[in-house]
Amino acid sequence: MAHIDAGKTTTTERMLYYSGRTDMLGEVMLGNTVTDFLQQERERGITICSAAVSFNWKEHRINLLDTPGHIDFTMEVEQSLGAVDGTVVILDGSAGVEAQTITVWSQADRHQLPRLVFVNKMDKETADFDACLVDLKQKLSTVPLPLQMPIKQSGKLVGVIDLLSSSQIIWDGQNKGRSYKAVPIADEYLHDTVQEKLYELIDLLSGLDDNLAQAIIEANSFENVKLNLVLDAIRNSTLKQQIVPVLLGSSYKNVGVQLLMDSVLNFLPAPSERNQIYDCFGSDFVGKVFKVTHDKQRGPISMIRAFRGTVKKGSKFITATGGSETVQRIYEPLADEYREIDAFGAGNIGLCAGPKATVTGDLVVANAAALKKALKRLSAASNSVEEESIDDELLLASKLGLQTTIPDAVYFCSIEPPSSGQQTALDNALREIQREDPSLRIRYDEVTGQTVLGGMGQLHIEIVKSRILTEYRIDADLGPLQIAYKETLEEPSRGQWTAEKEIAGSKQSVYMDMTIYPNETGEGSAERVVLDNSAEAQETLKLVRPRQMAFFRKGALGALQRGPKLGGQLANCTVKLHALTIGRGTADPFIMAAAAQCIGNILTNARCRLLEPDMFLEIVTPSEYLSAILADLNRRRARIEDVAPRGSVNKVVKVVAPLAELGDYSTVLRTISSGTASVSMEPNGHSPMNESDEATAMRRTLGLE
Ligand SMILES: Nc1nc2c(ncn2[C@@H]2O[C@H](COP(=O)(O)OP(=O)(O)OP(=O)(O)O)[C@@H](O)[C@H]2O)c(=O)[nH]1
Repeated sequence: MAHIDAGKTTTTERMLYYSGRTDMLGEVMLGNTVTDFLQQERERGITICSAAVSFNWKEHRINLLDTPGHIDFTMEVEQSLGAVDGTVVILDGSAGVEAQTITVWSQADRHQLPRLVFVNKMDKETADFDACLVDLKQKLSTVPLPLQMPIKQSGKLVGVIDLLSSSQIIWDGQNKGRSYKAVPIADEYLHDTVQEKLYELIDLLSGLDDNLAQAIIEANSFENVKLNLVLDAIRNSTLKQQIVPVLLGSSYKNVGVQLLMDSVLNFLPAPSERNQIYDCFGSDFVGKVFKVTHDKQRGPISMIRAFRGTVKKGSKFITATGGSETVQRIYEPLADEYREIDAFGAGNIGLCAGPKATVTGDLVVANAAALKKALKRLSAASNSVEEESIDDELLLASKLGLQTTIPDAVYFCSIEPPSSGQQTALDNALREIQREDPSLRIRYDEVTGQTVLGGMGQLHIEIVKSRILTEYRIDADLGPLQIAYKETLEEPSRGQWTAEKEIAGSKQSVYMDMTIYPNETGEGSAERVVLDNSAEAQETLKLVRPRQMAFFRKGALGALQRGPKLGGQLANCTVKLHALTIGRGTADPFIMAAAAQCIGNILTNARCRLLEPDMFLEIVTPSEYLSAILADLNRRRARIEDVAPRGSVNKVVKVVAPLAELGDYSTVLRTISSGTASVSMEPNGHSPMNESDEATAMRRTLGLE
């Protein structure tokens, strides 16, 4: 993982090539890499979807997920992190720790993932390894453990000095970096410098690892400490996330990648060293769907990381959403190439064709009995009694802390097919893309009659449009991109509605009475309809058939998708139904329409308020720019949460600011801080607006400003 363009795809491509998995070296610039296989990725030179590849290296199997760097695709990164055991964070050696590096770093923190850092692009003239180490310390509060130093000849990177073996590793420029050799360090001054750095490294490790400390005491010097003790200390401290080993190179110039692969084996955990939370499954299969893709020939493909047990071709498993699923075929991961295998097991990744209803984020388990057994073991471990009624799978996911939160959309726009005849095809395409990417929201707006897409940013929505064009051959039209405001009520509002009509000679009539309440707690979702349980209300409500009530709910929930101010989703409120009388022979859709009209009518007369999407920002800046940055943030209606020192020269500002005010923020921050500050952003829910901000937002959205 990394900031955009740091070199993840280029590095992955080298790993595949050096491991012998591919016999051609692809380049991002030529649009022929293995992992950027979507047409949009190849055209734009960016990664949009995580891609899975696996290859063998020195008698080990490495499963690698190449993740996107752009903030609009954070959800992809999040899903991948739930499926891996360790991560390699790639830095651009000339840029150091950048905005999105900070975001992915905190995502990896949340998943408690051990990590390595690879400082890439060290061939660039402006690359500075030491400055990157300082950045890692100061911007990420981490303990970097440099294992290498760059070797440059006439300004060109030719190799690295490996501190642990105190040797120079030089790459042969001839065969795309396939061969390299270790050469002793002849220069005495350089030799001394390397020794000094090695002792610093051992000293740092000895403070973290008792075995190493003991060996140093016994040897009474750093000099005679055995290399395997140092390697063990690095591994143990990395697994405990006390340190981060740092390597360097230039993937593009084919320097350093093999040593990075060695370090993955040496220092990142094996599957058996993590995922103990799945022990409750014993040897039964449990895995996680970290991605769903649609292949034209093979249909939906679920990419699954197995944590325990094995899945065989032709076997079944169960999921949270789809009940039992059959695995018809299994493929090995190599991006969009499919190689069939018979089974895959714990630690590995398999691409399964057959499952129809799995969605990204699903936990999949061998069968219901295995799930029950696991729950029992978990309950026994925590001495708790579980409620029978709760969905087993959800309960398990919550116990294992595995629920995925799908971020709220922050932007939306309408999408229309070029002709009404293509509406169904467009709906199908959107449904398929949404299964792959749960952060894409799709809804139908009853009032405008349009399909509305919600997403994480402009790029996100543009990519969806171009995928619909290239993969489904539909040239859809997008409306203007707008901020996804939500709406809420300021006080309860009650209303009654009578609808009567004669349709095809049959009289339809409905009467209803309801109140919409704001949720005082600020929690709960808009999708809530409750029945008044007073005796008086129950008089009429008990006569309503469940099917009719279902149609009523559907109408009510649909109407709550569209607030009266800007058509934003109604949030934090509950509908309470006091009375519902339905005339004999009234059709169900008539009840649904009446419910929507009643809610629409109540909302038009209610006091509503806009809620705007906020972003959480973490800004790391040298102290001298702090006051200018704070002044600028104030102009953006930002709420400063914390300002704290990081290292001796930097400050970290944590702040929540409205998305509407952040359009140009990264550029302005660069200008204010002469390019030295960095910012990471992530969505941070919605918050109420005051009257004047709301009026401005409405004028802007309605195009009056
Ligand atoms: N000079 C130099 N350029 C590099 C190096 N590695 C990658 N690049 C170039 O940097 C650009 C981005 O590389 P990618 O591999 O696509 O980076 P990425 O991190 O996968 O990008 P996203 O997935 O889109 O975030 C491409 O033009 C690469 O050719 C390197 O070591 N040195």
